[in-house]
Amino acid sequence: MTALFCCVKGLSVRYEQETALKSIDLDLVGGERLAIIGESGSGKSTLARALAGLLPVQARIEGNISWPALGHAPLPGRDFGFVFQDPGTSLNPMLTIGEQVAEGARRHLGLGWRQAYARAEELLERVSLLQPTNMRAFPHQLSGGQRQRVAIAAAIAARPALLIADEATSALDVVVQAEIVGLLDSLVREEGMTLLFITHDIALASGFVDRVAVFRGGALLEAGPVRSVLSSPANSYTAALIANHRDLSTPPLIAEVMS
Ligand SMILES: Nc1ncnc2c1ncn2[C@@H]1O[C@H](COP(=O)(O)OP(=O)(O)OP(=O)(O)O)[C@@H](O)[C@H]1O
Repeated sequence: MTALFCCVKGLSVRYEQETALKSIDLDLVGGERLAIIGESGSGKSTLARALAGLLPVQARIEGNISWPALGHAPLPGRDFGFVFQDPGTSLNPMLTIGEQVAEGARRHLGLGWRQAYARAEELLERVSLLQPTNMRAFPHQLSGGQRQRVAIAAAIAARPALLIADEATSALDVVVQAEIVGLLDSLVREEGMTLLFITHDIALASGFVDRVAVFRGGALLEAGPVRSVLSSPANSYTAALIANHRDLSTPPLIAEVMS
């Protein structure tokens, strides 16, 4: 887990009057799980979109993002998968869940429909969502947590090296949140993926990631291993964030990671 996967240098992003990111320097190491923590408007999604090459055309970008491990800018769906907050909008309501997951495998792995469908079946089983009939279910027939499982299966269908989860659990209740975090954790470990976990919830993230990076007002305040940031935060805002989070004193969601 030491190869440099992505290197962000002096990245600034501006939308008209708004400076969403201010000269960010941040590295991502291959196979690590990095949480981007910050309150609403701190620039988390802008960073994710910048990495994914998905910023709107009006965004003004300075600085550099390089991908030493890939050797090229990542291709959406192929080199990285994206899981958004609301699977209700990221899933196509007209396609069955089998078709949504198969589509990524077909398009990016060059599989025929039969093979892609078999891969979808395997992935939906992997995210614990399969009775055979479920392949033909439509998104509206599933719960929010089940839809997020489909979105995760679709995001990893092409075996991407990087998975970006942008507030992927924020719309879910606490129990389902814990299940989805557990699922993401086991998938990235088993597949050797790098995970960028974007959240406003430091307690949720610190239960399973390797490192955290704390953002505020478009600036990166600090980044470091989760244990050292939690035990001795370098920035007073991070300290306040930790102090204000009662959940941090409760057992972590994934106990063995913290033991
Ligand atoms: N397309 C856009 N056009 C104009 N301003 C934008 C756009 N996208 C984001 N912004 C602004 O950039 C700043 C950072 O937004 P961003 O969505 O990156 O923050 P965030 O930390 O992800 O917030 P949230 O958790 O609420 O999604 C905010 O002030 C936001 O209003």
